[in-house]
Amino acid sequence: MARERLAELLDVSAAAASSVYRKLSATDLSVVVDGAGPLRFPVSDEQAVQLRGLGHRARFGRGEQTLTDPEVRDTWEIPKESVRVEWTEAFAAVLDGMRAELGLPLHCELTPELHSILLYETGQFFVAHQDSEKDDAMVATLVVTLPSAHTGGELVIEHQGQTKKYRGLKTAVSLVAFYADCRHQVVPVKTGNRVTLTYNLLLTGDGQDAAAEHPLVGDLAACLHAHFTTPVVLPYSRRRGDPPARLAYLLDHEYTARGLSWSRLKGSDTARGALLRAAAERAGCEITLALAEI
Ligand SMILES: O=C(O)CCC(=O)C(=O)O
Ligand SMILES: [Fe+2]
Repeated sequence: MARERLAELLDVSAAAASSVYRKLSATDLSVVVDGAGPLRFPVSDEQAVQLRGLGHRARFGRGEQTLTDPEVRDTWEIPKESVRVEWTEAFAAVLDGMRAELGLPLHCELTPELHSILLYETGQFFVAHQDSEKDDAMVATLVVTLPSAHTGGELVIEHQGQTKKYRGLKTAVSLVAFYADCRHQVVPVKTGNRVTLTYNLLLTGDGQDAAAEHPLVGDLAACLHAHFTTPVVLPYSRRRGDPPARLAYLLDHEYTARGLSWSRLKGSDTARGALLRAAAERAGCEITLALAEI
């Protein structure tokens, strides 16, 4: 059947991670905090105490509300207005590698926007949650863990039944990027202090042009043509029905009404969406994105 063949063809194009990890040297990053001065790595207990004095209890979003509740999120947040972060050019290279591993097209770019600077002292944590998309172009979150001596405090990320655990390092910077629809949590820090910078990753650019030339587009267009011209077999009837008027293809990631757009599909959906769109155009079909409750 044309539908099954189409799904098989699209599966081939879908190798993408939902979270990715990189490591950078402590010398690739400088962080200066008003009131605490330049952070020295690994972050010392004394500097952690200074940061705590500058911070407030971190809030979290629930629906339209912004709340504080130490049972849900027990973390200190330092106002980002008092923080200046500088990276060497190695950071841009890391972001581009992450873009590729997340399955985002070559013509696109991930732009980091600093969201917060967080301190987790021993015992502190953030329970499982999903980040809200704070900007129309936001597709992912980047968590940068500054070098510090600590145990526990792993960042645990779930997606489609798989769980991955990432831990910070004592002498190097660890970076984890994950799609905004992944549930994640920070488990309690067992010893020491964990300090992170969080960034919203905004996606700019469009990979659609490259898809039109892809060798699979012809086969996919043929499947669409077959689907829309083959009469439906009606159950319990000898009569043949009309050909179908629609074809729904379910994507892997979740989207908000705000974030649903061809240029901001996530992971394996990116390549599939671009191919399907190119095939629909070639087959003369209309294609649109929609939200489904299943
Ligand atoms: O500190 C972290 O590793 C993650 C924090 C987090 O999940 C958030 O700020 O939404
Ligand atoms: Fe989060």
